[in-house]
Amino acid sequence: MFLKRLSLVNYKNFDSKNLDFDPTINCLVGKNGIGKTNILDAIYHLCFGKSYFNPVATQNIKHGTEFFMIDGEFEKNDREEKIVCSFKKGMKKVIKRNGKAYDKFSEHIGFLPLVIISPADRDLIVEGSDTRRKFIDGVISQSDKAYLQTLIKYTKILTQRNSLLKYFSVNRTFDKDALSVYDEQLHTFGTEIFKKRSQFLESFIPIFQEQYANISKKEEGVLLAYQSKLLENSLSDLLTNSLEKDRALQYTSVGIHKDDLDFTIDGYPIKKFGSQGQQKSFLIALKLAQFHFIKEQAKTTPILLLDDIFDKLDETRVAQIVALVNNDEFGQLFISDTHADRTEKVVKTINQSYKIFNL
Ligand SMILES: Nc1ncnc2c1ncn2[C@@H]1O[C@H](COP(=O)(O)OP(=O)(O)OP(=O)(O)O)[C@@H](O)[C@H]1O
Repeated sequence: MFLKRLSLVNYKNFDSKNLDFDPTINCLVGKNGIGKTNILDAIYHLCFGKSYFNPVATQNIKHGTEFFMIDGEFEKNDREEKIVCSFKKGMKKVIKRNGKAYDKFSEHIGFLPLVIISPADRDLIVEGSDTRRKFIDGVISQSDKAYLQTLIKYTKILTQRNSLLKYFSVNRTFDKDALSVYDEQLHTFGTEIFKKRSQFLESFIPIFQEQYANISKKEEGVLLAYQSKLLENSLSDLLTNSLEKDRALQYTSVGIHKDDLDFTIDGYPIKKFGSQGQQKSFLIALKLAQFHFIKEQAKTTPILLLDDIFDKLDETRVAQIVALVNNDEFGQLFISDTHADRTEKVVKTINQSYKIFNL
């Protein structure tokens, strides 16, 4: 699968831009702030229906204009797929595949698998658990449509349960039966999600370990582990046991919406004890593992976006990625960099076709 053509109208800093891509390697070069990352983000937008960097749709519209449009022509399984994503202030965002608008964006997720490696991935280490849950959910959803639907249902019931807890508190009332209707549904959907996350991590963790060992030739022991209260108790028991606490807090304090991933190095949290280089290697291993997992599950090679790769990676890691490209492990690759010479030098060593775009 690859992206042949991209057209932008009023997307971030571009008023109008048309690009014809190489099926293998595309390098976007130019000075800081020229819009290299914005082009990668537009490609991400076509595959996921939202920006990777700024989820506020109105802020993706070029300043002083009223709408944006991203138009991409992909080739998948020898068929042309035209995806158009448009958004006008005050309206709903629309995604069309070959002229037909999706009712639900979730139906589009996974159709065009894509993985991005960017400096913003650091959030996975430094930010709260929701960032890591989104990562797991994102990887599973790209190859399991039912998972995303269950997650949507769980989130809906959770919101309703929280509203009910708030209502009880404001009106100084309580109705155990009304709450138990939600508890049952949370248990059903939550247990399904927990099982899929557990299964996913069972196969994902060894891939991650292998990627980390490839990138960093060091001996350090990095670990990725699933953290969930459902590992010890059923969700219905957890909900029953935390009833008083939830009533006091006016929200649901237990469930798969509290799951997390532990990132450790030699037994200590990587956030506090990992060097910058170790943290970078960890994140790249995580993203390359995502790439391999999706490739295996979806039976399609994802598009890979490498944002600011050379600033982020040292020579060994760049060499490692280049070796992978030569091994035909990758499909289409997009690389952004500020230095045209540096990029050209690297891609010339690869025996693959490439195109350089000077922005
Ligand atoms: N909604 C918007 N309207 C107009 N310009 C925008 C909008 N959103 C972002 N920009 C502009 O886009 C530019 C950033 O583009 P981008 O992040 O793609 O740069 P880059 O080429 O990747 O830079 P760097 O090399 O520093 O990473 C900034 O100048 C920013 O002001």
